[in-house]
Amino acid sequence: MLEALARAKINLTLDITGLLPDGYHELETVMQSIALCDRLVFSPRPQGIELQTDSPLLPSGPENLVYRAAELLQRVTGCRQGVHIFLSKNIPVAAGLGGGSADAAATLAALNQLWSLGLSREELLVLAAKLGADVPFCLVGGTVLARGKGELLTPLKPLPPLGVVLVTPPLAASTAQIYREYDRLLPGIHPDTPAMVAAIERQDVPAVAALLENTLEPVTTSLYPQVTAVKEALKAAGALGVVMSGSGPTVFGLSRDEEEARRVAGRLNPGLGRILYTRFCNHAIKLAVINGCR
Ligand SMILES: C[C@@](CO)(OP(=O)(O)O)[C@H](O)COP(=O)(O)OP(=O)(O)OC[C@H]1O[C@@H](n2ccc(N)nc2=O)[C@H](O)[C@@H]1O
Ligand SMILES: Nc1ncnc2c1ncn2[C@@H]1O[C@H](COP(=O)(O)OP(=O)(O)O)[C@@H](O)[C@H]1O
Repeated sequence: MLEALARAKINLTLDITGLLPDGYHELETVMQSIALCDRLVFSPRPQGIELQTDSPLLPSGPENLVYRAAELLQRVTGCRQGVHIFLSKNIPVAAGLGGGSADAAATLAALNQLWSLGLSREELLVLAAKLGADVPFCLVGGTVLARGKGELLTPLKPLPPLGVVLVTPPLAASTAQIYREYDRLLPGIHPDTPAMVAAIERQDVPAVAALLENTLEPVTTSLYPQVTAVKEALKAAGALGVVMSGSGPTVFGLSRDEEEARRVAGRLNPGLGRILYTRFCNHAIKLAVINGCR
């Protein structure tokens, strides 16, 4: 059996730089893996894909990105081996934290090993992009500048394990809906991505905190004004810098380290939503053989 830890992401900056012919948005975003993770266990079966999850929010059939990743691998490689997958979900769902993308990336990496497919990292990245815009980043992880739909990746210098407080208000915001609303509102807020990249290069944590910015934040806030209240609460609780992640609704605050993040989280009103604290992480997926067999 093979265990995979699939890490969530946050967007330190997110800018939209154009519209692509297929309606997707051209992005420039600095993405960061965090230690918060889902856990997947892969057990070989003679044939068929069987998925089980402890999340009542998720399907266990072909609508699940894990199932789709396994099916895609079978289709492109002609592999006839099967697998049973158990997905233990910790990353808030549809929250701007890339949980589904992380699970899909972990499935590609794990089944490449379990089924001895021998696909290269480049081949896996091509498959990842077919599954979703955030999936390529989730294969690579760390601190990365992503462009295009999210698949053109430039790794940046790893940041220290800064603390992160995540607050996910109980809202249903679909990524597609937020991008559609962006097209209507065209907000004028743009992060200074080159300055963020330079701050990361200098390992200048106060500058990183000051430069957090997300073009989609005013869009999500226009639909769900509660997001502004969460930002204010995180600032008042002592976060160094605060911004919404991805299409939201999760808002995160940065702290010096995880211990400080725990203190900030403890000062928040639990009524704001699901509150978690974690830290930056320099890789996306951790694979381990368990029970001594593969
Ligand atoms: C906004 C971001 C920022 O990291 O993250 P989340 O909020 O989802 O975590 C990503 O761009 C989300 O990536 P992901 O969730 O993988 O997107 P996909 O499944 O490929 O696409 C969902 C929908 O988002 C829109 N979409 C996505 C990516 C992109 N560059 N342009 C788009 O317009 C499309 O309408 C698409 O139908
Ligand atoms: N394994 C999975 N984990 C989370 N969401 C999944 C998964 N498979 C499919 N989905 C669907 O993908 C959508 C986006 O989920 P998620 O990746 O958690 O959020 P986001 O795109 O905001 O980061 C959800 O509506 C969910 O139903």
